[in-house]
Amino acid sequence: MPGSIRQQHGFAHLTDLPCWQLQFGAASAVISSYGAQLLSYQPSPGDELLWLSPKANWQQQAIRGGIPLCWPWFGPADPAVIPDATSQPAHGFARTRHWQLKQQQCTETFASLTLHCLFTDLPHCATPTELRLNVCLNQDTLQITLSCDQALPQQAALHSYFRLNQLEQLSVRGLGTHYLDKVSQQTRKDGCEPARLEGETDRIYLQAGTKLLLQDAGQRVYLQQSGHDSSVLWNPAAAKSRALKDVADDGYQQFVCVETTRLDWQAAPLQLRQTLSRSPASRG
Ligand SMILES: O=P(O)(O)OC[C@H]1O[C@H](O)[C@H](O)[C@@H](O)[C@@H]1O
Repeated sequence: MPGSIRQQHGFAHLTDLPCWQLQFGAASAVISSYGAQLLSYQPSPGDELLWLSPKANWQQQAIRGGIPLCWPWFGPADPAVIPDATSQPAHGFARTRHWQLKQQQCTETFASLTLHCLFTDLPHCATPTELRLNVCLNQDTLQITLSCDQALPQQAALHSYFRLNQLEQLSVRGLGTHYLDKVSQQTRKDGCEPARLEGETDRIYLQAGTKLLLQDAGQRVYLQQSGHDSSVLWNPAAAKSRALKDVADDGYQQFVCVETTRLDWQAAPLQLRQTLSRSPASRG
């Protein structure tokens, strides 16, 4: 069998973090039980797609890097939907909870792991609600899927941090041109395709496609997404980076967030998916 799944104690400098390691042929991935957060995806040994802050911490806070899960809201809680919104944490609860194993499977063609978390304390829902995260690794791709079967008002994001070689050379294709600019008070803007970073960048792309391409010096990442109604492009630049205690002062040069987001508060089940790969041929 080309695939394996095993528990792993610690990852990078987070030596006490409980994790799972998936392997399929030359490809590997690591996911933390805390937050069900993917921390590493290497299609081949040493070829890391994701960024994890060397100053990332856990337990009292979300881990800075990898693919944090934002749920059941994105950003600050909306007082129109969430009772006591001002006292709620940014990006919801999913990224700071301990998740449990639900299912694991290795076949001739993939290695798949599902973690789940039961929420009994949602401020806007009295019914216990299960959230699941499936990671499926094969020879060429890694796919993550965040699901909730309940028709609950919910926002969600796969808040992926991608490792960059050269920030200035980054371009992102497939986002469309129409966006809300969070840096200038949610102004609607029309930008260019492909998108590039211009200092502090925090944009909600309202017509983001299903196939994106990130390119910077010497590397390409193909990103396929579904279940979304938008995508977020975020880089804090120098001043905001200095204000983030779990990012080094020049840390912003090392990553970009390209996020698969569902921001409409529709009361409908959730299935948000991102598939990552190095090569276009494997976009399934
Ligand atoms: O610092 P965090 O709570 O993890 O949020 C980090 C970032 O997440 C998203 O990309 C938002 O659009 C940004 O406005 C926010 O700053």
